[in-house]
Amino acid sequence: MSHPNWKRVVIKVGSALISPNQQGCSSHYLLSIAQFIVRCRANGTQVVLVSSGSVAAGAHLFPEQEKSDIAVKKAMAAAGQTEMIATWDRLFDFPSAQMLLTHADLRDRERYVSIRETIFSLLDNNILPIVNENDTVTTDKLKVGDNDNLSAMVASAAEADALIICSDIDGLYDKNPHEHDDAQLLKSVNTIDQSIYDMAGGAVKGGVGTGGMRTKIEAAEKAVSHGIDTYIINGFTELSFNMLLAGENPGTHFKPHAKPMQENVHWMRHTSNAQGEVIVEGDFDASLAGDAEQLTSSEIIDVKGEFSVGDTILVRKEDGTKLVKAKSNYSSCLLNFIANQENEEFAHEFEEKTGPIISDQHIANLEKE
Ligand SMILES: Nc1ncnc2c1ncn2[C@@H]1O[C@H](COP(=O)(O)OP(=O)(O)O)[C@@H](O)[C@H]1O
Ligand SMILES: N[C@@H](CCC(=O)OP(=O)(O)O)C(=O)O
Repeated sequence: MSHPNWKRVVIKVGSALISPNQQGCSSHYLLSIAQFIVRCRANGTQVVLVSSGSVAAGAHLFPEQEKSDIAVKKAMAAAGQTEMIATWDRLFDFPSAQMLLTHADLRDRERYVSIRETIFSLLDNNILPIVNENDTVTTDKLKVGDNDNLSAMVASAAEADALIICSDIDGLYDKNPHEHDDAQLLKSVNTIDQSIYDMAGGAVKGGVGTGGMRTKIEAAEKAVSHGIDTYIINGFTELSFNMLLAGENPGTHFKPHAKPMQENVHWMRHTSNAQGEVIVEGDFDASLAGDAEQLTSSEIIDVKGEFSVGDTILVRKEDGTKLVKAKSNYSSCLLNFIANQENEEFAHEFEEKTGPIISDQHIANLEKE
């Protein structure tokens, strides 16, 4: 797959490239990335930038002993974000726009659709969207937590052809090269399975990166299932970008699926997360789950968690096997009521009137997990 064929790319830039010394931002490594973005745009390829670095850039403004405090980290992100955006903006002679997102935004279908519209509108007007997680408002429950996964969610939302993850290393090695001298670089990965995850270690301890290789593989898995060519490349060297522009692979290439998931199924599977669980009997046939009407209250053994109409739920068996993720048309309260009805005829009539328990519009089959 050569670069000139890409209509739209998402490029993710890690903290080490933006704030190599944690003393504010440096344009040192950003110049060749900016040049790449300019050349993509000149070739007619739309670009979305996902940029880390706010925490690293803001770190020098706070006392050393307070930096591990969560509230201080959020303040570091708030202070570093303006400098990070200003640094990027100075490198371009076209306008850029800041988009700060959380997982709570992306997993809500209405907000997700709104985010997509904003990205497309910015791109249609030749404005470069610069995306980061909105670290100042997130909690564990609300955040994506790393910009690798965020970039894959953004690439899917933007319907990108390629996701380029710029790291501080040449790509994915068969083991962490910082710990093993004989580690070998993988040039291409056709299938992401457990053996690929087993190769990945975390980020360097005490470094500025967040997820290490594991989150990059998670991102690649999300992106390739949406048909997106994914690369992990070394963002420190200009050669990586020249190679990409020449249609060559400078790092590790993850091959996209030949039959990508539909947009709404992909969102349900990889972006939305379940607010509750419905435990069903062992003989419930998930392969028929596209026919949503076939899940009835008589199959339900238990309802876990609190969810509202429209929330995503996980349907699973008692032994833990995950069957489907779907939008619930019932609240947990109502589902509990109907599932615990002894009078089956009443339950049947109630469901006939109220409609199917799970939506056949928003459903992802997880049977292979
Ligand atoms: N199998 C592996 N191949 C390459 N890098 C690995 C591997 N396992 C762990 N790593 C670590 O992941 C780091 C890159 O991730 P991270 O520090 O989060 O960077 P970034 O800021 O680019 O997201 C590498 O520098 C390396 O220390
Ligand atoms: N949102 C955070 C970045 C988190 C993150 O994933 O960092 P990195 O591993 O360097 O891409 C920030 O701006 O500091």
